[in-house]
Amino acid sequence: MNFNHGQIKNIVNYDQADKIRRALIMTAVPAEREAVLRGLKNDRRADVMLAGVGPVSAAVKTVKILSAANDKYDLVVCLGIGGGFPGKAEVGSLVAANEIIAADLGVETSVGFSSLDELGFGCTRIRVEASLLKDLQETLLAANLPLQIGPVLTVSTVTGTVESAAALVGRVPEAAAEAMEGYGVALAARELGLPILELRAVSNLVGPRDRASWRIKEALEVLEAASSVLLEVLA
Ligand SMILES: O=C(O)c1cccc(C(=O)CC[C@H]2O[C@@H](n3cnc4c(=O)[nH]cnc43)[C@H](O)[C@@H]2O)c1
Repeated sequence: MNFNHGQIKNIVNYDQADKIRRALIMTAVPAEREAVLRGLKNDRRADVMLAGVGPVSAAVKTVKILSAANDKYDLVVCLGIGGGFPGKAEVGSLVAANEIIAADLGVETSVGFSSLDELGFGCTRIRVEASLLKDLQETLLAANLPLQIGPVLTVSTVTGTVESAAALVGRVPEAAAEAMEGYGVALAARELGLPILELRAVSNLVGPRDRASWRIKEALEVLEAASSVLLEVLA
């Protein structure tokens, strides 16, 4: 048979250029998922799935979904509420990670904390593509939603004392926010070769536990607003 390889190549390129790009959005809890779905309206370029709370559940759920998705997704987004570090991200603001850091993955010694990286057992930091982050910032700003950019820490225990908050800042002085799923979702995305974003609407400040002061409703409204424009980064 006389195949024209040039033609076949062109058809493949055309298909790829024309392909609708899709995102997998992972949220920890149903209230976050519902806020994101309200923002997305019926945009079919994203699926919004539950990661569960914490990095282990998030990694397992995300890798399971991505493995079964047969290359359906072009981007993975970890979306939810989070704690803002005082002076870095105030309640009601939006934070996107430029680095997603497993901040409590390591060992405690008599002279302090050593991360897995320092021990030579792995990498606790996953960087976010700068161009993707820039697109996200421009998209949100155009919708009147200013964005703070900085490291977002993934912790297995919500910080609840001044001392624990100070210890985290000691490890990552530029830390902007903390939450509990980012590193798990990011690790899964990296395993499948997909870019990652983590975006947090700040519901509370990182520090002494005062659950009554959490502004969850307001943070979910910010999350909804951000979700209504988020998929423009797919373009
Ligand atoms: O009680 C509710 O109505 C409610 C509605 C939506 C979400 C929640 C959560 O508790 C979500 C837990 C989720 O939030 C992240 N998060 C928020 N603040 C912090 C923090 O200061 N430190 C760490 N994580 C935080 C976290 O990712 C949790 O999975 C409740």
